[in-house]
Amino acid sequence: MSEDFKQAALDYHEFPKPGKISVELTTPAQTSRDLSLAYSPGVAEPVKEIAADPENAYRYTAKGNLVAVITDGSAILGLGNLGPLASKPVMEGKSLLFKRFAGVDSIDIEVESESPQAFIDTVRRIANTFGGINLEDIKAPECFEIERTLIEQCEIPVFHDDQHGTAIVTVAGVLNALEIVGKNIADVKMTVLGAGAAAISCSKLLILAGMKPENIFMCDRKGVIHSGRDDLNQYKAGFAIDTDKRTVDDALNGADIFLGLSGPNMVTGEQIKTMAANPIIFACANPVPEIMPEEVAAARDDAIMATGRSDFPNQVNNVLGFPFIFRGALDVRARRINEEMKLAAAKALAGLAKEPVTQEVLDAYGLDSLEFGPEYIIPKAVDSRLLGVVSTAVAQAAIDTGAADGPLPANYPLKSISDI
Ligand SMILES: NC(=O)C1=CN([C@@H]2O[C@H](COP(=O)(O)OP(=O)(O)OC[C@H]3O[C@@H](n4cnc5c(N)ncnc54)[C@H](OP(=O)(O)O)[C@@H]3O)[C@@H](O)[C@H]2O)C=CC1
Ligand SMILES: CC(=O)C(=O)O
Ligand SMILES: [Mg+2]
Repeated sequence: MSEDFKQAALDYHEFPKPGKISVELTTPAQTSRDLSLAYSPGVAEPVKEIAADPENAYRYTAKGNLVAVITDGSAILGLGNLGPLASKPVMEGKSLLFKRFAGVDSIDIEVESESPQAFIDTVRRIANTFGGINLEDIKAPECFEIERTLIEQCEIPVFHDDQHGTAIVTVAGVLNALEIVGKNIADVKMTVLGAGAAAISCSKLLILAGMKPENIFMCDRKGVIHSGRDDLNQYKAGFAIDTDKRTVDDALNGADIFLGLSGPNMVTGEQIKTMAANPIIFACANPVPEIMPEEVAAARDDAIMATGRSDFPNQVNNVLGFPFIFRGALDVRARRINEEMKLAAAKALAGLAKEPVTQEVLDAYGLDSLEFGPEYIIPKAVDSRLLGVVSTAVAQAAIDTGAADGPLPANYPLKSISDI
Protein backbone atom coordinates (compact mmCIF):
# COMPACT_ATOMS: atom_id res chain seq x y z
CA MET A 1 0.00 0.00 0.00
CA SER A 2 1.48 3.37 -0.97
CA GLU A 3 2.17 5.94 1.75
CA ASP A 4 -0.29 8.29 0.00
CA PHE A 5 -3.11 5.76 0.12
CA LYS A 6 -2.36 4.87 3.74
CA GLN A 7 -2.54 8.56 4.73
CA ALA A 8 -5.71 9.06 2.68
CA ALA A 9 -7.33 6.13 4.52
CA LEU A 10 -6.33 7.56 7.91
CA ASP A 11 -7.56 11.03 6.93
CA TYR A 12 -10.85 9.57 5.69
CA HIS A 13 -11.40 8.13 9.15
CA GLU A 14 -10.27 11.22 11.06
CA PHE A 15 -12.00 14.03 9.12
CA PRO A 16 -14.36 15.87 9.11
CA LYS A 17 -15.19 14.11 12.39
CA PRO A 18 -13.56 11.00 13.85
CA GLY A 19 -15.25 7.83 12.60
CA LYS A 20 -17.81 7.17 9.87
CA ILE A 21 -21.26 7.22 11.45
CA SER A 22 -23.46 9.38 13.66
CA VAL A 23 -27.04 9.36 14.98
CA GLU A 24 -29.76 11.56 13.51
CA LEU A 25 -33.15 12.60 14.89
CA THR A 26 -36.33 11.64 13.07
CA THR A 27 -38.80 13.76 15.06
CA PRO A 28 -38.95 17.49 15.89
CA ALA A 29 -37.25 18.47 19.15
CA GLN A 30 -37.37 22.26 19.11
CA THR A 31 -40.25 23.45 21.27
CA SER A 32 -41.39 22.76 24.79
CA ARG A 33 -44.27 20.75 23.34
CA ASP A 34 -41.88 18.71 21.17
CA LEU A 35 -39.82 17.90 24.23
CA SER A 36 -42.83 17.04 26.34
CA LEU A 37 -43.90 14.56 23.63
CA ALA A 38 -40.42 13.17 23.00
CA TYR A 39 -39.46 12.88 26.63
CA SER A 40 -41.30 13.51 29.89
CA PRO A 41 -44.25 13.21 30.18
CA GLY A 42 -45.17 11.98 26.64
CA VAL A 43 -42.63 9.17 26.44
CA ALA A 44 -44.52 7.31 29.18
CA GLU A 45 -47.33 6.50 26.74
CA PRO A 46 -45.32 4.29 24.34
CA VAL A 47 -43.55 2.79 27.36
CA LYS A 48 -46.89 1.57 28.70
CA GLU A 49 -47.98 0.31 25.27
CA ILE A 50 -44.77 -1.73 24.90
CA ALA A 51 -45.00 -3.06 28.44
CA ALA A 52 -48.52 -4.25 27.61
CA ASP A 53 -47.46 -5.80 24.28
CA PRO A 54 -43.78 -6.08 23.24
CA GLU A 55 -44.84 -6.06 19.56
CA ASN A 56 -45.49 -2.35 20.01
CA ALA A 57 -41.73 -1.78 20.16
CA TYR A 58 -41.82 -2.11 16.35
CA ARG A 59 -44.48 0.59 16.22
CA TYR A 60 -43.11 3.16 18.64
CA THR A 61 -39.31 2.77 18.57
CA ALA A 62 -36.49 2.48 16.05
CA LYS A 63 -36.14 -1.27 16.73
CA GLY A 64 -37.62 -2.46 13.43
CA ASN A 65 -35.00 -0.73 11.29
CA LEU A 66 -32.05 -1.13 13.65
CA VAL A 67 -29.34 -3.74 13.26
CA ALA A 68 -26.42 -4.23 15.64
CA VAL A 69 -23.05 -5.11 14.13
CA ILE A 70 -21.46 -7.11 16.92
CA THR A 71 -17.97 -8.58 17.20
CA ASP A 72 -15.34 -9.82 19.61
CA GLY A 73 -12.61 -8.71 17.22
CA SER A 74 -11.18 -12.23 16.93
CA ALA A 75 -10.92 -12.40 13.10
CA ILE A 76 -10.77 -8.83 11.80
CA LEU A 77 -10.80 -9.17 8.01
CA GLY A 78 -7.66 -11.21 7.28
CA LEU A 79 -5.71 -9.27 9.92
CA GLY A 80 -6.40 -11.80 12.67
CA ASN A 81 -7.27 -11.47 16.34
CA LEU A 82 -6.47 -7.85 17.12
CA GLY A 83 -9.17 -7.44 19.74
CA PRO A 84 -12.52 -5.67 19.90
CA LEU A 85 -11.41 -2.02 19.96
CA ALA A 86 -9.16 -2.36 16.90
CA SER A 87 -12.10 -3.83 14.99
CA LYS A 88 -14.22 -0.68 15.44
CA PRO A 89 -13.35 0.91 12.06
CA VAL A 90 -14.49 -2.27 10.29
CA MET A 91 -17.70 -2.44 12.32
CA GLU A 92 -18.44 1.26 11.71
CA GLY A 93 -17.76 0.49 8.07
CA LYS A 94 -20.43 -2.22 8.08
CA SER A 95 -22.85 0.28 9.65
CA LEU A 96 -21.97 2.78 6.92
CA LEU A 97 -22.72 0.15 4.26
CA PHE A 98 -26.03 -0.84 5.90
CA LYS A 99 -27.21 2.76 5.80
CA ARG A 100 -25.74 3.75 2.43
CA PHE A 101 -27.03 0.76 0.48
CA ALA A 102 -30.18 -0.35 2.29
CA GLY A 103 -31.31 2.48 4.57
CA VAL A 104 -30.84 0.22 7.61
CA ASP A 105 -29.86 2.05 10.81
CA SER A 106 -26.99 0.26 12.39
CA ILE A 107 -24.69 0.60 15.37
CA ASP A 108 -21.44 -1.21 16.05
CA ILE A 109 -20.83 -3.03 19.33
CA GLU A 110 -17.39 -4.37 20.21
CA VAL A 111 -17.54 -6.89 23.04
CA GLU A 112 -14.71 -7.70 25.45
CA SER A 113 -15.44 -11.33 26.26
CA GLU A 114 -13.36 -13.96 27.98
CA SER A 115 -15.26 -16.87 26.42
CA PRO A 116 -17.84 -17.68 23.73
CA GLN A 117 -20.42 -18.09 26.52
CA ALA A 118 -19.67 -14.60 27.87
CA PHE A 119 -20.10 -13.22 24.36
CA ILE A 120 -23.37 -15.09 23.89
CA ASP A 121 -24.70 -13.86 27.24
CA THR A 122 -23.82 -10.27 26.41
CA VAL A 123 -25.48 -10.36 23.00
CA ARG A 124 -28.56 -12.21 24.24
CA ARG A 125 -29.10 -9.62 26.97
CA ILE A 126 -29.11 -6.69 24.55
CA ALA A 127 -30.73 -8.42 21.56
CA ASN A 128 -34.22 -7.05 22.14
CA THR A 129 -33.01 -3.53 21.46
CA PHE A 130 -32.58 -4.40 17.80
CA GLY A 131 -34.53 -5.69 14.81
CA GLY A 132 -31.59 -7.88 13.79
CA ILE A 133 -28.06 -8.86 14.75
CA ASN A 134 -25.20 -9.00 12.29
CA LEU A 135 -22.32 -10.91 13.85
CA GLU A 136 -19.00 -9.89 12.30
CA ASP A 137 -15.38 -11.01 12.26
CA ILE A 138 -15.65 -13.72 14.91
CA LYS A 139 -13.20 -16.51 14.30
CA ALA A 140 -13.94 -20.16 13.68
CA PRO A 141 -14.73 -22.52 15.24
CA GLU A 142 -16.23 -20.39 18.06
CA CYS A 143 -18.38 -18.44 15.58
CA PHE A 144 -20.47 -21.53 14.72
CA GLU A 145 -21.61 -22.28 18.26
CA ILE A 146 -22.07 -18.57 19.02
CA GLU A 147 -24.34 -18.08 16.03
CA ARG A 148 -26.28 -21.33 16.56
CA THR A 149 -26.99 -20.50 20.20
CA LEU A 150 -27.98 -16.91 19.52
CA ILE A 151 -30.33 -17.95 16.71
CA GLU A 152 -31.96 -20.33 19.18
CA GLN A 153 -32.19 -17.79 21.97
CA CYS A 154 -33.15 -14.62 20.11
CA GLU A 155 -36.45 -13.86 18.44
CA ILE A 156 -34.88 -11.63 15.80
CA PRO A 157 -32.70 -12.59 12.81
CA VAL A 158 -29.10 -13.35 13.84
CA PHE A 159 -26.72 -13.67 10.90
CA HIS A 160 -22.96 -14.15 10.87
CA ASP A 161 -22.03 -12.08 7.87
CA ASP A 162 -18.60 -13.65 7.30
CA GLN A 163 -20.29 -17.00 6.99
CA HIS A 164 -23.51 -16.36 5.14
CA GLY A 165 -23.09 -12.94 3.53
CA THR A 166 -19.85 -14.19 2.00
CA ALA A 167 -21.42 -17.50 0.97
CA ILE A 168 -24.34 -15.82 -0.79
CA VAL A 169 -22.09 -13.55 -2.83
CA THR A 170 -19.59 -16.33 -3.56
CA VAL A 171 -22.31 -18.66 -4.83
CA ALA A 172 -23.62 -15.90 -7.11
CA GLY A 173 -20.12 -15.26 -8.48
CA VAL A 174 -19.32 -18.95 -8.93
CA LEU A 175 -22.60 -19.68 -10.73
CA ASN A 176 -21.99 -16.84 -13.17
CA ALA A 177 -18.31 -17.61 -13.68
CA LEU A 178 -19.16 -21.25 -14.41
CA GLU A 179 -21.75 -20.16 -16.94
CA ILE A 180 -19.16 -17.98 -18.69
CA VAL A 181 -16.58 -20.79 -18.92
CA GLY A 182 -19.23 -23.37 -19.79
CA LYS A 183 -18.62 -25.73 -16.86
CA ASN A 184 -21.23 -27.54 -14.79
CA ILE A 185 -21.25 -27.00 -11.01
CA ALA A 186 -21.79 -30.74 -10.50
CA ASP A 187 -18.54 -31.58 -12.33
CA VAL A 188 -16.05 -28.97 -11.15
CA LYS A 189 -13.26 -29.47 -8.62
CA MET A 190 -12.69 -26.67 -6.12
CA THR A 191 -9.74 -25.96 -3.83
CA VAL A 192 -10.66 -23.85 -0.81
CA LEU A 193 -7.81 -22.23 1.10
CA GLY A 194 -9.03 -21.55 4.63
CA ALA A 195 -11.29 -23.70 6.74
CA GLY A 196 -12.81 -21.02 8.94
CA ALA A 197 -16.07 -19.10 9.16
CA ALA A 198 -16.20 -17.97 5.54
CA ALA A 199 -14.66 -21.06 3.92
CA ILE A 200 -16.95 -23.56 5.65
CA SER A 201 -20.12 -21.60 5.02
CA CYS A 202 -19.26 -20.85 1.36
CA SER A 203 -18.56 -24.52 0.76
CA LYS A 204 -21.86 -25.54 2.36
CA LEU A 205 -23.90 -23.14 0.24
CA LEU A 206 -22.03 -24.21 -2.91
CA ILE A 207 -23.00 -27.81 -2.11
CA LEU A 208 -26.60 -26.67 -1.73
CA ALA A 209 -26.23 -25.03 -5.17
CA GLY A 210 -25.07 -28.33 -6.72
CA MET A 211 -21.35 -28.79 -6.09
CA LYS A 212 -20.30 -32.30 -5.06
CA PRO A 213 -18.75 -32.56 -1.55
CA GLU A 214 -16.15 -35.02 -2.86
CA ASN A 215 -14.97 -32.37 -5.35
CA ILE A 216 -14.12 -29.85 -2.62
CA PHE A 217 -10.51 -29.90 -1.39
CA MET A 218 -10.47 -27.72 1.70
CA CYS A 219 -7.10 -26.72 3.15
CA ASP A 220 -6.11 -25.23 6.48
CA ARG A 221 -2.64 -24.34 7.76
CA LYS A 222 -1.75 -28.03 7.82
CA GLY A 223 -2.79 -28.74 4.24
CA VAL A 224 -5.67 -30.71 2.73
CA ILE A 225 -8.45 -31.75 5.08
CA HIS A 226 -8.67 -35.50 4.45
CA SER A 227 -10.21 -38.43 6.21
CA GLY A 228 -6.85 -39.61 7.60
CA ARG A 229 -6.45 -36.53 9.81
CA ASP A 230 -7.17 -36.80 13.52
CA ASP A 231 -6.70 -33.12 14.38
CA LEU A 232 -9.93 -31.74 12.88
CA ASN A 233 -12.67 -29.92 14.74
CA GLN A 234 -16.22 -31.09 13.97
CA TYR A 235 -16.75 -28.38 11.34
CA LYS A 236 -13.60 -29.19 9.40
CA ALA A 237 -14.30 -32.91 9.79
CA GLY A 238 -17.50 -32.38 7.77
CA PHE A 239 -15.26 -31.62 4.78
CA ALA A 240 -12.73 -34.43 5.21
CA ILE A 241 -12.59 -36.51 2.02
CA ASP A 242 -10.81 -39.67 0.94
CA THR A 243 -7.94 -38.36 -1.15
CA ASP A 244 -4.19 -38.76 -1.63
CA LYS A 245 -3.78 -34.99 -1.95
CA ARG A 246 -1.95 -33.51 1.01
CA THR A 247 -0.66 -30.02 0.14
CA VAL A 248 -2.16 -26.90 -1.39
CA ASP A 249 0.05 -27.64 -4.41
CA ASP A 250 -1.57 -31.08 -4.75
CA ALA A 251 -5.06 -29.61 -4.32
CA LEU A 252 -4.58 -26.85 -6.88
CA ASN A 253 -3.21 -29.16 -9.55
CA GLY A 254 -6.08 -29.62 -12.04
CA ALA A 255 -8.61 -27.64 -9.94
CA ASP A 256 -11.32 -25.67 -11.77
CA ILE A 257 -11.90 -23.21 -8.93
CA PHE A 258 -9.67 -21.67 -6.28
CA LEU A 259 -11.55 -20.06 -3.40
CA GLY A 260 -9.27 -18.19 -1.02
CA LEU A 261 -10.68 -17.28 2.39
CA SER A 262 -7.50 -17.36 4.42
CA GLY A 263 -4.92 -14.59 4.42
CA PRO A 264 -2.54 -12.49 2.32
CA ASN A 265 -0.20 -13.77 -0.41
CA MET A 266 -0.73 -17.48 0.18
CA VAL A 267 -0.65 -18.62 -3.46
CA THR A 268 1.83 -18.10 -6.29
CA GLY A 269 1.48 -17.71 -10.05
CA GLU A 270 3.34 -21.02 -10.43
CA GLN A 271 0.60 -22.78 -8.49
CA ILE A 272 -2.12 -21.07 -10.51
CA LYS A 273 -0.45 -22.35 -13.71
CA THR A 274 -1.22 -25.93 -12.64
CA MET A 275 -5.00 -25.36 -12.49
CA ALA A 276 -7.39 -26.65 -15.18
CA ALA A 277 -8.24 -24.65 -18.32
CA ASN A 278 -10.31 -21.49 -17.73
CA PRO A 279 -9.79 -21.52 -13.97
CA ILE A 280 -11.97 -19.45 -11.65
CA ILE A 281 -9.90 -17.72 -9.00
CA PHE A 282 -11.61 -16.01 -6.09
CA ALA A 283 -8.86 -14.62 -3.84
CA CYS A 284 -11.16 -13.12 -1.24
CA ALA A 285 -8.92 -12.41 1.78
CA ASN A 286 -9.09 -8.78 2.86
CA PRO A 287 -7.43 -6.42 2.58
CA VAL A 288 -4.68 -8.36 0.79
CA PRO A 289 -5.85 -11.32 -1.30
CA GLU A 290 -4.22 -14.74 -1.49
CA ILE A 291 -2.83 -13.68 -4.86
CA MET A 292 -3.04 -10.33 -6.67
CA PRO A 293 -4.84 -10.09 -10.02
CA GLU A 294 -1.67 -8.96 -11.79
CA GLU A 295 0.16 -12.11 -10.69
CA VAL A 296 -2.67 -14.25 -12.02
CA ALA A 297 -2.67 -12.32 -15.29
CA ALA A 298 1.08 -12.86 -15.61
CA ALA A 299 0.64 -16.60 -15.00
CA ARG A 300 -2.14 -17.24 -17.51
CA ASP A 301 -4.65 -15.47 -19.73
CA ASP A 302 -7.68 -17.76 -19.41
CA ALA A 303 -8.59 -17.13 -15.77
CA ILE A 304 -11.63 -15.42 -14.31
CA MET A 305 -10.29 -13.44 -11.38
CA ALA A 306 -12.12 -11.95 -8.41
CA THR A 307 -11.03 -10.39 -5.11
CA GLY A 308 -12.84 -8.97 -2.08
CA ARG A 309 -11.63 -5.45 -2.89
CA SER A 310 -13.29 -2.45 -4.52
CA ASP A 311 -10.26 -1.54 -6.64
CA PHE A 312 -10.30 -4.53 -9.04
CA PRO A 313 -12.98 -5.97 -11.34
CA ASN A 314 -15.26 -8.64 -9.83
CA GLN A 315 -15.57 -7.71 -6.18
CA VAL A 316 -16.77 -10.82 -4.37
CA ASN A 317 -17.53 -9.28 -1.01
CA ASN A 318 -20.36 -9.63 1.46
CA VAL A 319 -21.21 -5.95 0.99
CA LEU A 320 -23.35 -7.21 -1.91
CA GLY A 321 -25.32 -9.34 0.53
CA PHE A 322 -25.83 -8.26 4.12
CA PRO A 323 -27.45 -4.81 3.58
CA PHE A 324 -30.16 -6.21 1.30
CA ILE A 325 -30.64 -9.47 3.17
CA PHE A 326 -31.41 -7.59 6.38
CA ARG A 327 -33.54 -5.08 4.45
CA GLY A 328 -35.75 -7.88 3.14
CA ALA A 329 -35.79 -9.76 6.45
CA LEU A 330 -36.67 -6.68 8.50
CA ASP A 331 -39.40 -5.56 6.11
CA VAL A 332 -41.35 -8.83 6.37
CA ARG A 333 -40.46 -9.29 10.04
CA ALA A 334 -38.62 -12.54 9.38
CA ARG A 335 -37.75 -14.41 12.56
CA ARG A 336 -34.82 -16.20 10.92
CA ILE A 337 -32.68 -15.99 7.80
CA ASN A 338 -33.03 -19.49 6.38
CA GLU A 339 -31.26 -21.37 3.57
CA GLU A 340 -34.02 -20.59 1.06
CA MET A 341 -33.62 -16.87 1.73
CA LYS A 342 -29.85 -17.16 1.25
CA LEU A 343 -30.15 -19.06 -2.04
CA ALA A 344 -32.80 -16.61 -3.26
CA ALA A 345 -30.38 -13.75 -2.56
CA ALA A 346 -27.56 -15.55 -4.41
CA LYS A 347 -29.74 -16.18 -7.46
CA ALA A 348 -31.02 -12.60 -7.47
CA LEU A 349 -27.45 -11.31 -7.39
CA ALA A 350 -26.36 -13.66 -10.16
CA GLY A 351 -29.34 -12.62 -12.28
CA LEU A 352 -28.72 -8.89 -11.92
CA ALA A 353 -25.19 -9.25 -13.34
CA LYS A 354 -26.76 -10.34 -16.64
CA GLU A 355 -28.89 -7.21 -16.96
CA PRO A 356 -27.51 -4.26 -18.92
CA VAL A 357 -25.25 -2.11 -16.74
CA THR A 358 -26.68 1.30 -15.88
CA GLN A 359 -25.01 4.66 -16.51
CA GLU A 360 -24.90 5.22 -12.73
CA VAL A 361 -22.57 2.23 -12.38
CA LEU A 362 -20.42 3.16 -15.38
CA ASP A 363 -19.98 6.69 -14.01
CA ALA A 364 -19.09 5.47 -10.50
CA TYR A 365 -16.34 3.22 -11.88
CA GLY A 366 -15.18 5.57 -14.67
CA LEU A 367 -16.06 3.05 -17.40
CA ASP A 368 -17.46 3.50 -20.92
CA SER A 369 -19.04 0.08 -21.07
CA LEU A 370 -19.34 -3.12 -19.10
CA GLU A 371 -21.17 -6.32 -19.83
CA PHE A 372 -21.61 -9.81 -18.41
CA GLY A 373 -18.35 -11.66 -18.98
CA PRO A 374 -15.01 -12.56 -17.36
CA GLU A 375 -14.47 -9.00 -16.08
CA TYR A 376 -18.03 -8.60 -14.83
CA ILE A 377 -19.46 -11.68 -13.14
CA ILE A 378 -21.23 -9.97 -10.26
CA PRO A 379 -23.04 -6.63 -9.83
CA LYS A 380 -21.12 -3.61 -8.58
CA ALA A 381 -21.84 -2.45 -5.03
CA VAL A 382 -23.11 0.96 -6.20
CA ASP A 383 -25.79 -0.57 -8.45
CA SER A 384 -28.95 0.88 -6.91
CA ARG A 385 -31.03 -1.97 -8.40
CA LEU A 386 -29.51 -4.32 -5.79
CA LEU A 387 -31.83 -2.85 -3.18
CA GLY A 388 -35.01 -3.79 -5.03
CA VAL A 389 -33.84 -7.05 -6.56
CA VAL A 390 -32.12 -8.70 -3.60
CA SER A 391 -34.37 -7.48 -0.78
CA THR A 392 -37.48 -8.55 -2.69
CA ALA A 393 -36.03 -12.01 -3.36
CA VAL A 394 -35.16 -12.42 0.33
CA ALA A 395 -38.50 -11.10 1.59
CA GLN A 396 -40.47 -13.30 -0.81
CA ALA A 397 -38.46 -16.39 0.15
CA ALA A 398 -39.12 -15.61 3.83
CA ILE A 399 -42.84 -15.43 3.12
CA ASP A 400 -42.83 -18.58 0.97
CA THR A 401 -41.03 -20.59 3.66
CA GLY A 402 -43.16 -19.39 6.55
CA ALA A 403 -40.28 -17.48 8.17
CA ALA A 404 -42.03 -14.09 7.94
CA ASP A 405 -44.53 -12.59 10.36
CA GLY A 406 -45.59 -9.89 7.90
CA PRO A 407 -46.58 -9.53 4.23
CA LEU A 408 -44.52 -8.10 1.38
CA PRO A 409 -44.70 -4.31 2.00
CA ALA A 410 -46.74 -2.22 -0.42
CA ASN A 411 -43.65 -0.21 -1.43
CA TYR A 412 -41.84 -3.34 -2.72
CA PRO A 413 -39.81 -3.64 -4.89
CA LEU A 414 -37.91 -0.74 -3.36
CA LYS A 415 -36.44 1.68 -5.90
CA SER A 416 -34.27 3.72 -3.58
CA ILE A 417 -33.54 4.09 0.11
CA SER A 418 -35.74 7.18 0.13
CA ASP A 419 -38.69 4.73 -0.24
CA ILE A 420 -37.93 3.43 3.28
N1 LIG B 1 -14.49 -11.16 0.51
C1 LIG B 1 -15.31 -11.31 1.51
O1 LIG B 1 -16.49 -10.94 1.44
C2 LIG B 1 -14.85 -11.94 2.77
C3 LIG B 1 -13.55 -12.28 2.97
N2 LIG B 1 -13.16 -12.89 4.12
C4 LIG B 1 -11.75 -13.16 4.29
O2 LIG B 1 -11.55 -14.54 4.56
C5 LIG B 1 -10.46 -14.67 5.46
C6 LIG B 1 -10.89 -15.59 6.60
O3 LIG B 1 -11.91 -14.99 7.35
P1 LIG B 1 -12.78 -15.84 8.40
O4 LIG B 1 -13.25 -17.08 7.79
O5 LIG B 1 -13.76 -14.89 8.97
O6 LIG B 1 -11.66 -16.16 9.51
P2 LIG B 1 -11.42 -17.46 10.42
O7 LIG B 1 -10.47 -17.03 11.46
O8 LIG B 1 -12.71 -18.05 10.83
O9 LIG B 1 -10.71 -18.50 9.44
C7 LIG B 1 -9.43 -18.28 8.93
C8 LIG B 1 -9.02 -19.52 8.20
O10 LIG B 1 -7.89 -19.21 7.40
C9 LIG B 1 -6.96 -20.24 7.57
N3 LIG B 1 -5.60 -19.78 7.35
C10 LIG B 1 -4.96 -18.72 7.88
N4 LIG B 1 -3.72 -18.68 7.47
C11 LIG B 1 -3.54 -19.76 6.67
C12 LIG B 1 -2.46 -20.29 5.94
N5 LIG B 1 -1.26 -19.72 6.00
N6 LIG B 1 -2.66 -21.40 5.19
C13 LIG B 1 -3.86 -21.99 5.16
N7 LIG B 1 -4.93 -21.55 5.84
C14 LIG B 1 -4.76 -20.44 6.59
C15 LIG B 1 -7.12 -20.71 9.00
O11 LIG B 1 -6.56 -22.02 9.11
P3 LIG B 1 -6.57 -22.84 10.49
O12 LIG B 1 -7.99 -23.36 10.60
O13 LIG B 1 -5.57 -23.92 10.27
O14 LIG B 1 -6.21 -21.89 11.58
C16 LIG B 1 -8.62 -20.66 9.15
O15 LIG B 1 -9.21 -21.86 8.73
C17 LIG B 1 -10.05 -13.28 5.86
O16 LIG B 1 -8.94 -12.88 5.08
C18 LIG B 1 -11.21 -12.41 5.49
O17 LIG B 1 -10.86 -11.10 5.12
C19 LIG B 1 -14.03 -13.20 5.12
C20 LIG B 1 -15.36 -12.86 4.98
C21 LIG B 1 -15.84 -12.16 3.81
C1 LIG C 1 -15.51 -8.54 3.97
C2 LIG C 1 -15.41 -9.10 5.30
O1 LIG C 1 -16.39 -9.17 6.02
C3 LIG C 1 -14.14 -9.61 5.76
O2 LIG C 1 -13.17 -9.62 5.02
O3 LIG C 1 -14.08 -10.06 6.93
MG1 LIG D 1 -15.97 -9.71 8.05
